[in-house]
Amino acid sequence: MRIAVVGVGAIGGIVAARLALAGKDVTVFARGENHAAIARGGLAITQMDGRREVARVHASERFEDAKGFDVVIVAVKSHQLPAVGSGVAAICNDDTAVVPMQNGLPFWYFHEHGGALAGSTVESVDPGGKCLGAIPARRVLGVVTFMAGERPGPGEVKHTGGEGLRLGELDGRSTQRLESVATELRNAGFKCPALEDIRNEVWLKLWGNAVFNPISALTHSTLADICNDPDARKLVTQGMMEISAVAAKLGVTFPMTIENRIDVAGRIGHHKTSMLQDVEAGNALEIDALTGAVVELGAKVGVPTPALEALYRAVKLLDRTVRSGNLSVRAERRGGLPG
Ligand SMILES: NC(=O)C1=CN([C@@H]2O[C@H](COP(=O)(O)OP(=O)(O)OC[C@H]3O[C@@H](n4cnc5c(N)ncnc54)[C@H](OP(=O)(O)O)[C@@H]3O)[C@@H](O)[C@H]2O)C=CC1
Ligand SMILES: CC(C)(CO)C(=O)C(=O)O
Repeated sequence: MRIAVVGVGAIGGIVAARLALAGKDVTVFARGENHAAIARGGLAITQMDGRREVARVHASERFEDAKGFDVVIVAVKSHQLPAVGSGVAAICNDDTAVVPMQNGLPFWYFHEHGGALAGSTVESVDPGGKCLGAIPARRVLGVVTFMAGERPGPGEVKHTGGEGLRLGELDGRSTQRLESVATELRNAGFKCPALEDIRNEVWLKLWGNAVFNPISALTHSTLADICNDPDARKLVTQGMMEISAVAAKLGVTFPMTIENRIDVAGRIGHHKTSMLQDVEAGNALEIDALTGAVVELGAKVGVPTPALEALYRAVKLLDRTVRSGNLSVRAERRGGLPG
């Protein structure tokens, strides 16, 4: 099986490195310094037990350079998907499976799916339907990522927690391609069940990300900091109640209580969420597909989401401030004030 990984940051890097270390033929599509480092010295991964290994992968900077993959794993942030869509399409055969590994509500959510919103696009996730135009739903294998990672520098990734990659066809069927991709991921050490209802897993993960990520980004707190703080727990609980109410309108139920879900997140420990990592790196923030999507859906299904909307609007401002480059300047000024 020939596997491509597009976007080699924390998650794409961990998945690519572990597949390659398990003997798979892996090509990564990366850019700039990251591409140069991987092409020069391989893709280095610090495993959860602290071992550092270097995976040999083919590295490419241009989609024109390689094609004909059986599986294309796309691990850019959700707001970066429209920019890679046509490149992903260009490296696919007729029967290539595309596995978009983003947090949040996926761009394919209402496709191959019944219900009142069937076939609709969520603008917060896929503005103008650009992702779905490039990557049609029939190509997609849904995945939900229950793990955590960081990228300390070009060509380097660090696996900090979890090995869960839940996989499923959008229409819930058990197919040959689903079994093959799940088997390859299991052989690379991931806990990868093939599921009949991937959408329930989407919501289970989103339940956390839509609240933890913005709170961590705004307060510079880790998951353990948030979950151990009584005030923050109240805010998280309010956000999660709103998410449950929106999900219930779409027929989704959760397999645990809000208290349990918060405790599960707290056990990940002092992990900086991917959104906090982006604040610190001065990158654009992945807020629309996480919190923004639930606010948009709440309005569509008639469920008020005041706590989520407050978090969403505050992080949108943070996003603009981060991207303007003014965040560190302001911190320095504040530090310099007398008294
Ligand atoms: N980090 C974590 O712990 C977790 C993250 N997730 C989710 O996984 C997804 C990926 O996140 P994460 O790995 O953290 O993100 P990163 O920012 O670490 O990685 C994204 C990578 O995509 C690359 N990229 C973006 N645009 C392009 C492009 N046009 N061409 C080539 N490469 C591109 C970036 O390149 P460059 O380096 O040049 O910017 C970067 O290397 C997100 O949806 C996130 O929410 C899920 C679970 C945990
Ligand atoms: C926090 C974590 C690891 C799990 O909720 C995550 O998905 C993220 O960092 O974006």
